[in-house]
Amino acid sequence: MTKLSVNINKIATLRNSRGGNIPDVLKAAIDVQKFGADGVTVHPRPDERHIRYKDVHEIRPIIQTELNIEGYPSPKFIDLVKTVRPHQVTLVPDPPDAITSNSGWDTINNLSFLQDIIGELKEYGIRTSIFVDPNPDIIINAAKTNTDRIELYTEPYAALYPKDREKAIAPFVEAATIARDMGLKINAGHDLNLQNLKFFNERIPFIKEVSIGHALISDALYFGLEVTINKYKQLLIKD
Ligand SMILES: CC(=O)[C@@H](O)[C@H](O)COP(=O)(O)O
Ligand SMILES: NCC(=O)COP(=O)(O)O
Repeated sequence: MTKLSVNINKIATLRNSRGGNIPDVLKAAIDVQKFGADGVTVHPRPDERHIRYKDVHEIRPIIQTELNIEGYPSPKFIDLVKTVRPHQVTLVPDPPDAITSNSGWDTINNLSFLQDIIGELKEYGIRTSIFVDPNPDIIINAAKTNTDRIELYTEPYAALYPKDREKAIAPFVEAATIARDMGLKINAGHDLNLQNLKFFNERIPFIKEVSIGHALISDALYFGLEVTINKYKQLLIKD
């Protein structure tokens, strides 16, 4: 089964909108695991408008599955992950003011930067993943960074899926196949949801993990967190 890592940023966003501690992010991290998630994803940003650095420290000890920390590798972020020691770090090239992640790394122009950061994280025994667009040249260069995994940025897939799912998936199958042949493991995420997830997982059956937040937390408003996680997990079963 492809692993489901639940991104709890949106729970922190809701909490931050009022101050106080409702909803409780720590409890959510405990509960998503209890309800069947295979991991917890957090993406701290410099202004801490979503998950806060303090949350990440508090979440670490209650992780019984896997913790994936996503983010731009600023010195502050690198200090955080070296202290917290998650199972996986996903490097994302977001500018500080981006509303959400909106593209993958240019692995050609950032090759030596990524090699250095990835080398540093590996010294700490942290598995690495880099967020990338499904572009063959980008994937070929991703392999040169020595990263363990790539995370395919699936927003373009999600956007096109309702109109033409074959056209939407084609570049992702090609990119994933190149990555696999180069020895990389593959994660995916961004805008995956109950409608588009099953097809993605069927067409790229060797995918290791998806991280899902925005749609999953929104679905939980209607179905509740436990039922929602179960619905997503059902879509990730491999034949
Ligand atoms: C790296 C990535 O794909 C993003 O989807 C991100 O982690 C989502 O987090 P936000 O919901 O806080 O934008
Ligand atoms: N890495 C993707 C992620 O964590 C969640 O993205 P989204 O489901 O909130 O779009």
